[in-house]
Amino acid sequence: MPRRIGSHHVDVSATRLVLPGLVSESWQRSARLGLRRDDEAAPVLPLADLKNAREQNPWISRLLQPQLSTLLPSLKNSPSIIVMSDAQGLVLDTLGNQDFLHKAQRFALLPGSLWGEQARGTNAIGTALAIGDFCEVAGEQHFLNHNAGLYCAATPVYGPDGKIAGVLDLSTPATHPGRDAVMLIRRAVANIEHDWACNMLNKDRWLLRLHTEHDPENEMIMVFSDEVLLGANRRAMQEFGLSSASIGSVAWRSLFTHRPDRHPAPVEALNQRRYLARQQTHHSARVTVPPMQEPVHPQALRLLNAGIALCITGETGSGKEHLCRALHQQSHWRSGPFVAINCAAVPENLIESELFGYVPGAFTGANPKGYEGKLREANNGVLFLDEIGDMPLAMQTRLLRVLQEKCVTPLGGNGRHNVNFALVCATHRDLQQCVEQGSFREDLLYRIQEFQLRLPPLREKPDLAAFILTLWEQLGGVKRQIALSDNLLNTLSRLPWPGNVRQLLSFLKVLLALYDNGDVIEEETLPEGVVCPGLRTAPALSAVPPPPDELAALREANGNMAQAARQLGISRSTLYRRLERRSVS
Ligand SMILES: Nc1ncnc2c1ncn2[C@@H]1O[C@H](COP(=O)(O)OP(=O)(O)OP(=O)(O)O)[C@@H](O)[C@H]1O
Repeated sequence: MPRRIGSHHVDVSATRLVLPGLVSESWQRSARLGLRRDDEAAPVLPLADLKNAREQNPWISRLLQPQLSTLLPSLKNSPSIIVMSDAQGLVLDTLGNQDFLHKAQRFALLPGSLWGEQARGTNAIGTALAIGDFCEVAGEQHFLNHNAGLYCAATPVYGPDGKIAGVLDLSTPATHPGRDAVMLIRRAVANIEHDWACNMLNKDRWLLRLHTEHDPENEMIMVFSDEVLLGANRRAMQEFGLSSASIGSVAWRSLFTHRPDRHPAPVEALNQRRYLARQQTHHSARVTVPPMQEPVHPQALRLLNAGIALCITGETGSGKEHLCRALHQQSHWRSGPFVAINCAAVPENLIESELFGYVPGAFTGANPKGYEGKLREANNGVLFLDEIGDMPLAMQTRLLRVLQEKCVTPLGGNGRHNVNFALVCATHRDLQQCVEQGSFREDLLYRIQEFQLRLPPLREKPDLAAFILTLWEQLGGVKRQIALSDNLLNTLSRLPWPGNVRQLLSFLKVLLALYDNGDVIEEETLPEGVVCPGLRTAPALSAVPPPPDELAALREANGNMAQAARQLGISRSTLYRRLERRSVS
């Protein structure tokens, strides 16, 4: 018997389900599409079509990438994966560990599978696409019985043209619905839409950035070419009742009483609401909007996917480990662990047990339960051996054997454990030179350096200014509307940065802590104590006098402490303390 839910007719006689309105409407559509609940359909596209679809959707890698640092930790400890699809519901990529999913579901959620409503009836991806909004489908609410083991929550991603570009979905087993992570997905989508609109800026366009007084977190972005609206994020479209039809036809004069200027100020909009708004041009954008984030080194990614050993060289702080972690996250190995060990940091007598593990009772002081070791821990994932050039020769021999035989024998044991991992090594040394000096095995060098990748130091980076802006954005500077002036940016991109990204990051973090939201940071007004070689700071510019010389003052006062202290403008006890410190140093 058909049963009325809300205003919709749904045949639930077979399931006795009470379906929310949106889901029940989707069931009606699924039935009209000719699907049956016991259909086993699981359409998958050929690899070539998947490759094409990925190329047509570059936003996935460019705009999702900056969100991963927030999304991935939430997946780590829960049985969940993130699924990215295009606007037709074709799964382009997944993130997270699929192992928790039932085998059939694991297969069904793989890249290349189709999840539009036409293909699978009611499901979060397909239904979010059909209704153009967030959608959650749990267990038996799925139209096809064979998807009933899943809980899925999906949000469509809108491009700045007001059209749906794809979907971000969170899937978990129906028994562990991932409701806690849903907010993260929605926030990631809002960030993607925000960044996408910002990235439309060029020298012929200007941006309007605005937010309500009470909600600075949810910035609205509109992009104009002279008078006409060229794009907006969804938040702005919703607030001003715009749609894809408004793009190219609406003028800013039909939305606001006047064009805001560069500094944030209240504006009256024609929708009778007030906002804090500012305009941003291509010129001022240099100080606030970072360029799109480049996808991680595509060549290295292909090699890692193919199981080829990479060796990353570069000065300290140049980002060798950072790159390796990013490669792991994007590679086929991402469902496995990322295990890092710094060969220079582990004492020589411990490195063997640390890498190869040991059986219970292998040596005095060992953990009575034994230890698996880093090589086995990295099974099915990526092993990152940092400072490989510092590995003792005896360990090099053992490591070479493991790499050749793909099995590990723990200390004190006879058992052999098969291992399969992708190997990435890093070093700041010239390994060829180490071979010539006899401190590194030549045969190991060939094995670990099937492909060599050199990370340039910051001073050699041709686009350092753009990189600084990217970091600034990642650190939250753009969100807080703190701008680096053109002058400062130019100076920073010419400094030598001997500590590379590590040093640059610390420097930017100091600025972020010292400045208020909305500030423009000028080189000339950098506070005293902001230390960076080659950078002038306020005291240097204003010729602050050198620190007082207590000894000279004492000499001048013929050893009279009170007189010397008076001359220096300090108390006698301070003078005693300073003299004491000088004698110590
Ligand atoms: N491209 C990048 N984007 C953002 N942060 C980065 C980037 N590259 C490096 N970092 C950050 O800079 C710091 C130093 O990077 P990392 O530890 O990877 O350098 P390294 O070359 O491995 O250094 P070392 O040789 O001293 O071990 C880390 O905090 C890292 O997160």
